[in-house]
Amino acid sequence: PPPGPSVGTNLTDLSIQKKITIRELGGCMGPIWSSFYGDCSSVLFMIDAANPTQIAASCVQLLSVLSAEQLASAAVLILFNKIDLPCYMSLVEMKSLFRIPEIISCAKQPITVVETSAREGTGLPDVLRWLRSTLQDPS
Ligand SMILES: Nc1nc2c(ncn2[C@@H]2O[C@H](COP(=O)(O)OP(=O)(O)OP(=O)(O)O)[C@@H](O)[C@H]2O)c(=O)[nH]1
Ligand SMILES: [Mg+2]
Repeated sequence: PPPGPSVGTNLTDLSIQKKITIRELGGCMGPIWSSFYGDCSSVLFMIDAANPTQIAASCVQLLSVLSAEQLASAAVLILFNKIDLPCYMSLVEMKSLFRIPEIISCAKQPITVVETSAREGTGLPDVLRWLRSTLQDPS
């Protein structure tokens, strides 16, 4: 897809053991995310680790995802993306800014965290491994 804010929603099919459909929802679509919760078994929540100005907003959105009744049994993967950029915030910084340990201990869902670069493919094997294991072990 072209650069710039993701508007609308993109569907991508992947074959990992079975066919799964990934629906991409842009950050600016936050107000209508919940209309897609009904048929969602796993959540990949991507955060721009190179953009400190969005942390507070991302954190609020993450908490609203985790508190949604329809996603109570969904597996959750948090991706800190853009770690190829020199200005990215390290996982240690991000974890403390996001209060990740508190979020994980309060959430109903199993939460995994991974650092990625969508540009360079860093972390992609971890994401695929997570997808495979959540498919095998649907909660
Ligand atoms: N350097 C770098 N650039 C990336 C990476 N992932 C995406 N981008 C670029 O970031 C730009 C903006 O894309 P997004 O990060 O998806 O930003 P966005 O679409 O505004 O965010 P949403 O609306 O929430 O989807 C695009 O030009 C992407 O190519 C990455 O891992 N590293
Ligand atoms: Mg986008």
